[in-house]
Amino acid sequence: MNLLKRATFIFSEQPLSLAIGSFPAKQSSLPKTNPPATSSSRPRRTKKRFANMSLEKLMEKFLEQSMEAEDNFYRLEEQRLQVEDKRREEEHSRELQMLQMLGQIFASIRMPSPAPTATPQPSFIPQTNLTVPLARPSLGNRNHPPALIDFASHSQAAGPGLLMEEVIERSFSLGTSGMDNVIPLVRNTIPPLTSKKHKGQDGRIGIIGGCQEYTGAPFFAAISALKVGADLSHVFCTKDAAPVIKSYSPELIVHPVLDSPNAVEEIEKWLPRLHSVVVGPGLGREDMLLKNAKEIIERSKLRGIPVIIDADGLWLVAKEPSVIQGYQRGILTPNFMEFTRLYEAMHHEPLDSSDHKRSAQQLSIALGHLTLVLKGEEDIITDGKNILTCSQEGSGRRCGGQGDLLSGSLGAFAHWAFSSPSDATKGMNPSLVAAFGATSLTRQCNRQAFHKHGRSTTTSDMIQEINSAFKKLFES
Ligand SMILES: NC(=O)C1=CN([C@@H]2O[C@H](COP(=O)(O)OP(=O)(O)OC[C@H]3O[C@@H](n4cnc5c(N)ncnc54)[C@H](O)[C@@H]3O)[C@@H](O)[C@H]2O)[C@@H](O)CC1
Ligand SMILES: Nc1ncnc2c1ncn2[C@@H]1O[C@H](COP(=O)(O)OP(=O)(O)OP(=O)(O)O)[C@@H](O)[C@H]1O
Repeated sequence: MNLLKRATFIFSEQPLSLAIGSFPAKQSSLPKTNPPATSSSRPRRTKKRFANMSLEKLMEKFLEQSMEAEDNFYRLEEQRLQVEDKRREEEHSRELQMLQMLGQIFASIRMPSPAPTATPQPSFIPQTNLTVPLARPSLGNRNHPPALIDFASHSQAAGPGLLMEEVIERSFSLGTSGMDNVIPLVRNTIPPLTSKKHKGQDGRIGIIGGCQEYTGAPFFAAISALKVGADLSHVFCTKDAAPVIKSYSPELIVHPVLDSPNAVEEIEKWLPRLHSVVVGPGLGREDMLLKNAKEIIERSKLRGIPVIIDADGLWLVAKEPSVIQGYQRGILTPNFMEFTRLYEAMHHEPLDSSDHKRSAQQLSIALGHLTLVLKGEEDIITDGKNILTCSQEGSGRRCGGQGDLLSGSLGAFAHWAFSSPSDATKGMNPSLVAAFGATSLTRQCNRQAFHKHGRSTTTSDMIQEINSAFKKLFES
């Protein structure tokens, strides 16, 4: 707050005398003056100091200094936000731990306590190493791929505390009924709404996309992140898409920078303030836009920001898989066409579409155990080791933009999952939990919207359903 005040002071009260200790650069760029003897002599000196300057030069100087002050302001603001985020995240973890402890206390009151030996503790699925080798591992035989062997080797006997392996196996084999066991993990990651929060804490999400042809997709993604519960949604789009996207909603922050010559630097300035980025909705396939998107992905990776890639972002990944390969905070959300393209790019052979789960698992492994969400009649979510399926009932209506609702909301879920303590997800890969949350929500929105609008259902109708679908799935 102090930094903010100091910076505001610079803008509003002393634009031409930026003599604040923490901004040495500003001081050095000022014209040299003698130190003032008394305050009454100050106006005359100021006048003398700038007397020989033309108005144009004076303006130039002024602009130069205010830009510098602005840069410094943002730098300090970034530092402040980082400190604040860390503090809030710790607070959030403590709150979650308290809630879980309370849950356990209530459970032990309600349930007769079994003999100690019959109560296996929830086991943890080993997390994928952050530095996964990029070489394609051997995939084993068709009926028993290594990831399933790995899965089977961790299975234990049933107990009152649900084992992670059972959760996965159930949703793997029983579809909808098994989902009941993953939903509580999603719930554990959702930050509680409390009066202690400040704006931005529950998520600042960036969408990289939006060009002349596609303005709906980035809008759907950004507004979905917001409606799910993120506090701020930024869209980084091309110059001509910006006014259109802004006109859809005053709630979005829209940056017309994606096709500017210094797009990457412009967007990078915002990265420290973003909790996750969603790359691709309405991005288009122009080389220059793909190149900028690629660079943004690289820089987000350096900062450990969760990166969700959808739509045209997946076109980029099919051309240059290394851009995201092995990044454990990366999530890809392909539809079947996009999946086929990715699969064929990685495996150099046509996709065998008779076993989607196996193909999805193979692709995830080839991409360094990246989390994949293969959308379809049932959504297949895998990190190569584990497979979840989401078959929450939707509808037969497949209008454009539903995938954008999914990727935008996943931006928020991913931030929550990655900032939760590992016991919130019972050791499960946060990407899987986040993806499961987003796919269940999208399908539930589809179902509810279809109930009201039938064949006229559009993505805007689904977005209207986010609040009640969210409540039904995660808050009831
Ligand atoms: N209102 C908007 O601005 C929208 C823009 N969109 C954007 O449009 C761009 C191109 O996306 P597309 O998905 O069309 O591009 P793709 O080239 O990936 O898809 C090509 C075609 O594949 C078909 N397809 C999809 N799933 C299929 C399946 N399971 N089986 C067989 N065919 C299937 C679709 O009909 C689509 O026309 C992206 O940037 C995307 O974000 C879409 O998000 C839709 C809404
Ligand atoms: N056959 C289906 N039955 C039920 N739900 C489906 C079906 N196909 C897709 N979905 C759901 O619709 C959502 C969007 O998937 P879809 O395949 O439409 O994405 P997309 O083509 O990428 O969307 P977009 O039009 O935004 O580009 C996913 O959450 C998925 O669960």
